[in-house]
Amino acid sequence: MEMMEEKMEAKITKLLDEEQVASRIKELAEEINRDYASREVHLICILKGSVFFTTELAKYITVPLTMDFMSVSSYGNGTESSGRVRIVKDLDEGIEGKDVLLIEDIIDSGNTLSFLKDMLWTKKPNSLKLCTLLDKPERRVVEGINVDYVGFVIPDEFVVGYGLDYMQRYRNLPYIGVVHLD
Ligand SMILES: O=P(O)(O)OC[C@H]1O[C@H](OP(=O)(O)OP(=O)(O)O)[C@H](O)[C@@H]1O
Ligand code: HPA
Ligand SMILES: [Mg+2]
Repeated sequence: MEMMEEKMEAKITKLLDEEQVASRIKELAEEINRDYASREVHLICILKGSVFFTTELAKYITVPLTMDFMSVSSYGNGTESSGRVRIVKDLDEGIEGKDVLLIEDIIDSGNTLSFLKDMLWTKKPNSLKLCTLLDKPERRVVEGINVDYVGFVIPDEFVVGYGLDYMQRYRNLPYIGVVHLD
């Protein structure tokens, strides 16, 4: 019984607190407002991880905005990308001619963003920009992905909270924490 509980509750230490995350997201929104002035932005939120970031960011975007949601998965229950990006839920609407801003919680190996970027360009948007709350460059497998908006560059640690999970847990933490697995 005790053993099981220990397994369920991993040790988590804080990397970025609520305040840091909130104020950085406001800064990113201001940058986006400047860049998209006099245009309409079409946000694509990549579920499940980027749901908290997308909703917080969208609150501070002042240019006309529409939203769609797509769900992809490649991690399963582990901490390493399987390299195979599976579409769990596709977009509801087409993006042809739209100014698309793809919102991710994290770019790690780069497999997910690389797959999504190539897939979305085939649908002929007017423009496509990438935005991520976290960037973990040390783990990159797919090189050369240019991310237009980055919240924080983080070290090579498996992180949770603010939408990010470990085995589907901890998405609801209001801060970004590091999971210590041993
Ligand atoms: O750069 P990468 O190595 O591809 O990692 C980043 C992706 O992995 C996570 O999604 P996951 O597949 O765990 O699905 P989830 O968002 O539903 O948790 C995360 O939300 C990103 O989408
Ligand atoms: N944490 C949670 N999910 C992830 C991570 C991470 O560090 N990297 C890619 N998906
Ligand atoms: Mg995940």
